[in-house]
Amino acid sequence: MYAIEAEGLARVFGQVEAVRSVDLAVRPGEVVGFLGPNGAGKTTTLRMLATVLAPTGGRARVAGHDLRAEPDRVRRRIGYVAQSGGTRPLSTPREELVLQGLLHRLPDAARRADVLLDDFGLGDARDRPVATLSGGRRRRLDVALGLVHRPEVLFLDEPSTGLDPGSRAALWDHVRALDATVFVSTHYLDEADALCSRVSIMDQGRIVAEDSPGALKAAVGHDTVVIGLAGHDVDVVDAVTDLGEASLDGDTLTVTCRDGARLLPDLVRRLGDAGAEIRSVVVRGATLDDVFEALTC
Ligand SMILES: Nc1ncnc2c1ncn2[C@@H]1O[C@H](COP(=O)(O)OP(=O)(O)OP(=O)(O)O)[C@@H](O)[C@H]1O
Repeated sequence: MYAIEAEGLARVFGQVEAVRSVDLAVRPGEVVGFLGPNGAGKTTTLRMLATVLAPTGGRARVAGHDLRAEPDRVRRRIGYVAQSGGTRPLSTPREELVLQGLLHRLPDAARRADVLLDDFGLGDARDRPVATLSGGRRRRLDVALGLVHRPEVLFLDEPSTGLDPGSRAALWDHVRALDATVFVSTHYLDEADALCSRVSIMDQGRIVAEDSPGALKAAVGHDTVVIGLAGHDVDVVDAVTDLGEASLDGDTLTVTCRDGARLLPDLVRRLGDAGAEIRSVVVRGATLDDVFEALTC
């Protein structure tokens, strides 16, 4: 059984087809990254899966229940952390967590709040107004709030946007340690690469690719060789042009080719024969940025 299963999920706003047709199959315990350019339809999809917004087409099951027929049952089993968070600036983290627990009718709301404050490194800020917390801590509180009722499936909408690298890493440590299925949208592709077992890429209301980061990068099928030159009074692009797609930017020659490591000796020899002096060479495989660029408009 899948934790999240969608077929042809769609949402229209007047004339705008925000989500045209989304198919998903996420297994329990997976951490799936949801990527796509601005306006691709990610937030709209997350809001539908989290029962915040009704679909106008298609079907989905989340945590074993049908989205349309049993939204209350879905709601009890999921957590949803929206882009903007949902805390009140003058209340304290502990008050927010206890209130959330009471809304979910937890018999141990106060105890649960204290456990989450400790788990998310918020113990020392438990009684301070939320408005005085750093952005990183506020976001960790948002995620903790989504977890109060121990959901099986957690939807996170851009949890790390705007955070500094240290705060992002701390937040992700918490996400990684969760015992839940996590479906998370992000614009940080390096983050998705490092942390997600699979990623779904959305563009113009549809999923355009879905696989492990490794498989998606392999499918792009090219490496990039970046060569630093010390001056270039010869036409270095011409010298290597049949080995790959070459471009020169200042003293940096970039060659996109199928197998950079294998091609390297040939590239170096050609450039030497053409009288160019090489200062540095870096060969890098495809990144998720390359995948993203290749697949989205
Ligand atoms: N309530 C609404 N009314 C009308 N159009 C909407 C509404 N919500 C979203 N849209 C439109 O639907 C499309 C998809 O928006 P959505 O917010 O889902 O994209 P996104 O992938 O989450 O973008 P971002 O990465 O910028 O958050 C956009 O064209 C947006 O303007």
